[in-house]
Amino acid sequence: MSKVAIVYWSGTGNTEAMADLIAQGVRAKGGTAHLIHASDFSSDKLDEFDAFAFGCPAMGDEELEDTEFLPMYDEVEPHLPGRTVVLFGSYEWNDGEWMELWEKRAEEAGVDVADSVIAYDYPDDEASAECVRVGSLLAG
Ligand SMILES: Cc1cc2nc3c(=O)[nH]c(=O)nc-3n(C[C@H](O)[C@H](O)[C@H](O)COP(=O)(O)O)c2cc1C
Repeated sequence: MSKVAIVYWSGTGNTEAMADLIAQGVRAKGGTAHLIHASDFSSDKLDEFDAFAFGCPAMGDEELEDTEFLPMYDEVEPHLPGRTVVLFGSYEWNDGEWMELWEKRAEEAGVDVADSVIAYDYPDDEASAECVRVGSLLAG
């Protein structure tokens, strides 16, 4: 049975709603989903899990949230190559460019990003279904 860490930061709940939907997808496939706030995660916990979803909304100017999420992610990313990783998050002001930049950065660090999901504001039906789908993927 796959043990999946869903590590996220969310200011107003949109990315958190996505995290909950990904957890539903994991559980629907018989996996166990652990929802973990960004500030409670670090690379020493990686070996406890089989797969990972990292979630952060677009903040700053198409950037990751820099007080809690980014310090955690900067520390964890060098240990992610070879692991199953999905990225997700919500945006509102632009067109999702932050996720393109995040995926590029991850790939340049040698991370094989299995998939990514973005949601405009609170996840609508289509984005919700995508979240459940990637949850299933992570549990597989
Ligand atoms: C300080 C701040 C910076 C933001 N910067 C961007 C941005 O660069 N691009 C964008 O599309 N949305 C931006 N947004 C909008 C958020 O990404 C959007 O409201 C998102 O749904 C918040 O997700 P959350 O509820 O998980 O915090 C910003 C919001 C805040 C508060």
